Amino acid sequence: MKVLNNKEMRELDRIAIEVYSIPGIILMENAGIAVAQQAMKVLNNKPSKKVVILCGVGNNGGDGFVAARHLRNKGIPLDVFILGEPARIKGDARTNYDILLKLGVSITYIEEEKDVTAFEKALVNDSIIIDGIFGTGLHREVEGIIKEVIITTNNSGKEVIAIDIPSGVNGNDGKINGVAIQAAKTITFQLPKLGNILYPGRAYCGELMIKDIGIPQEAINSVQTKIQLITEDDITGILPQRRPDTHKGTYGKAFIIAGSPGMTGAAILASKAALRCGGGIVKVAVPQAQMDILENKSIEAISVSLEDLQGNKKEFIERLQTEDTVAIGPGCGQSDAFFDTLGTVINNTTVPIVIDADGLNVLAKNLNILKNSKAPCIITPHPGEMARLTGLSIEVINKERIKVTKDFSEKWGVITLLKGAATVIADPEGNVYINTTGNPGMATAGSGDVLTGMITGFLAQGISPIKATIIAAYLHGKAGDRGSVKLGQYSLMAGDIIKEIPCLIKEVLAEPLKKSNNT
Ligand SMILES: NC(=O)C1=CN([C@@H]2O[C@H](COP(=O)(O)OP(=O)(O)OC[C@H]3O[C@@H](n4cnc5c(N)ncnc54)[C@H](OP(=O)(O)O)[C@@H]3O)[C@@H](O)[C@H]2O)[C@@H](O)CC1
Ligand SMILES: Nc1ncnc2c1ncn2[C@@H]1O[C@H](COP(=O)(O)OP(=O)(O)O)[C@@H](O)[C@H]1O
Ligand SMILES: [K+]
Repeated sequence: MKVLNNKEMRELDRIAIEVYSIPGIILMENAGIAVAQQAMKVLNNKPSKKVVILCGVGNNGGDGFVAARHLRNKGIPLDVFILGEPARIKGDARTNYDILLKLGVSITYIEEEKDVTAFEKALVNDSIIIDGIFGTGLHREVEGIIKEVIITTNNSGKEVIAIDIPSGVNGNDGKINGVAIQAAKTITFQLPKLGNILYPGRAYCGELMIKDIGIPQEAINSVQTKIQLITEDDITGILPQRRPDTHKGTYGKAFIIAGSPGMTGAAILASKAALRCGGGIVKVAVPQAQMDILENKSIEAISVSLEDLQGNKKEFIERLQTEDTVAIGPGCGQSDAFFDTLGTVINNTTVPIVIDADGLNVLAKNLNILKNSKAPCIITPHPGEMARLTGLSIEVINKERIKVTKDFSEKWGVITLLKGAATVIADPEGNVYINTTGNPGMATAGSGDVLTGMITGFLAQGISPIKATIIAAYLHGKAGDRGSVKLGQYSLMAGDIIKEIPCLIKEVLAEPLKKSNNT
């Protein structure tokens, strides 16, 4: 699903209105109805009901006026507060404002301190607040009386439903323009905006709901953006059903170079995840001393001595050429010998390579070795590893996650998966995919090794590098979400993520069948 910035969203509205002749007031009506319906759902759980609606003077406020009218028609008591000069309310918002005036709806204009007090007084027991102050039109710092109203709202403890995006969150990047509404729910229209998806904005949205307001698919298709949100629909159909006349060779050979003394777990987790994702044969190169423990803990994987490979380069290269994918890095340490091993892999592989963890730490010593690669490369850094690769600070990386990921992929011709809340994936052509599954329970040692194994397992089966990365990121996060529901975010461990993979894959495979049975 496309994710838009403010300008692209305005362009989408324009195309719907000008090219497809859908009157803007219809879109506003649909938007306002969606908000009113959600408010009714929330109010159903409350014994006494009242809605307080904050409206700015732009179209976000216009959606608020429509919601007010529909809630009033349902007999819900409401107070509408307007922030900004009413003379500036124009167009469709003006039409809806005028209707409220004719209906005699109680409207208070917040201009000075005493009006903020009136707003506070309106917040009686069980009232909820609808936030229609600013949407995609926010374009500077929020100050003065509006800032005060936002702070008062956040301090009130009332449940807030934000229209389109919480006021104060910048739709372009999720940054906060001084202060922002903390919503419990946000109803965004037609497509998510970047500010709904990227942190910190995403945290201000609460539960995000994306509502169709009647913009035709043709209009959506014509908006040019290279940024997509990964949704369940994108995942469905990537994994083929297994045909009966197949064997383990059909599902590919994965070669994982992982582990070192004290870090055998990385190799175990990665190999198990690759097998759980359906890889046919998984071989793991670990130091000789780690082979026993690997075989004990991951009995289905085949172990190979890393020293043997390092000692016989010819055999190592021959082996690389028989594999369907190679992953390198988890728990490998950062020795010179290992840097050499990475070079051998990059120089002699034509099948997809996944480079993670220490693979990235040693790659940072000389990124130019990537230029020798004849294989598609996927790198999976967390922000610390990305800092080592780029020389940028972690702070800059986290502020500019999309730009940093996209720039790196374009410069080095690799697929980059930048880990963390809202994982960003970019390919060398400039396409960007954002994953929002996952939770802070996954910030636990080894969870990245599981992701590497998952990508590798899918690659072994011949799934394209970008699709394998996307589906692995989505399912890894979802497995972490399921695991966290069962065990809690505090207690989730990397191995628990692997336990959730089988059911998720079953569900993903069942989805296309369900769809075809319904048609
Ligand atoms: N177009 C459509 O068809 C549809 C659009 N829809 C809805 O419209 C929303 C976008 O509407 P919009 O473009 O009117 O902008 P909006 O967010 O209401 O704000 C603009 C106002 O805020 C003001 N302002 C901005 N920043 C400020 C600040 N920091 N501090 C103070 N003031 C500030 C700015 O004033 P200015 O800065 O220009 O003086 C202007 O008055 C979108 O999110 C969706 O909800 C839906 O109905 C579906 C159909
Ligand atoms: N707050 C979070 N929200 C979503 N996912 C997270 C969060 N914290 C961590 N993760 C995910 O957990 C994984 C952690 O990987 P990594 O830092 O490489 O761990 P390790 O090196 O210990 O294996 C990544 O896939 C990351 O996106
Ligand atoms: K809003």
